Amino acid sequence: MEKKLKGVKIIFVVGGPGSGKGTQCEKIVEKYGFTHLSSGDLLREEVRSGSERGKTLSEIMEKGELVPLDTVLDMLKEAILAKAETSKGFLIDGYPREVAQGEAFEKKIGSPTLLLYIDAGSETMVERLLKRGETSGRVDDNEETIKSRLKTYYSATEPVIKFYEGRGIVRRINAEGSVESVFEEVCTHLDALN
Ligand SMILES: Nc1nc2c(ncn2[C@@H]2O[C@H](COP(=O)(O)OP(=O)(O)OP(=O)(O)O)[C@@H](O)[C@H]2O)c(=O)[nH]1
Ligand SMILES: O=c1ccn([C@@H]2O[C@H](COP(=O)(O)OP(=O)(O)O)[C@@H](O)[C@H]2O)c(=O)[nH]1
Ligand SMILES: [Mg+2]
Repeated sequence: MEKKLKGVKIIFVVGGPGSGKGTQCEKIVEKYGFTHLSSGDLLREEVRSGSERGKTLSEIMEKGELVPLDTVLDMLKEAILAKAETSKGFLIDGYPREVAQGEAFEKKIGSPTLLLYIDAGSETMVERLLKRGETSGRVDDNEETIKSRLKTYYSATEPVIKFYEGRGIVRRINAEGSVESVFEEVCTHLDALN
């Protein structure tokens, strides 16, 4: 794996629920041509497939909790392998959700080049998610699950940022503004990569 991914950038995109990770990743793909892999989307695909595993995952996601670490890692690994030889870089959106996920990823796949920390306050995130919930059809875009997702985020995911700060790869983005202004900030960090 390490060999196949030589020179390929791995960018973790971390932030709370509704902070705008998916929105920014779409724009990054458009401008930089990276491959976007959203851990949440991969899980939702599995749920849609109607498999037994999907049913179990769906229950966990509706509670706003984290699914077992190996499940997401296996899905990511498969998706990365499929494109390792043709991709310029991978945007890993919504991952790692906990320090252990980051450690497992590095052991099995590789080390991140950069971590984009999409930082919005909890009030902003709740507001955006409730708005998105009006049309998204996502089972977890409701008040109760949002509360639980935030709790999971602050307890399990925030430590991930601390963990990588020590390596000097964390770039904090103020995600309170408009999509365009947030993207400008994102670009300054991506442009500095080469
Ligand atoms: N004002 C404003 N709204 C935004 C911004 N980014 C995203 N939104 C809105 O906020 C909502 C959530 O954005 P997503 O990109 O889906 O957020 P996410 O971080 O991927 O959320 P999860 O999929 O729940 O992890 C969407 O309805 C967006 O339209 C932003 O920079 N500014
Ligand atoms: O590595 C992951 C990614 C996602 N999830 C689950 O998938 C849900 C939706 O994830 P997504 O990234 O789409 O949304 P977010 O929680 O950031 O709003 C989460 O609440 C978790 O239950 C998980 O358990 N592990
Ligand atoms: Mg998303």
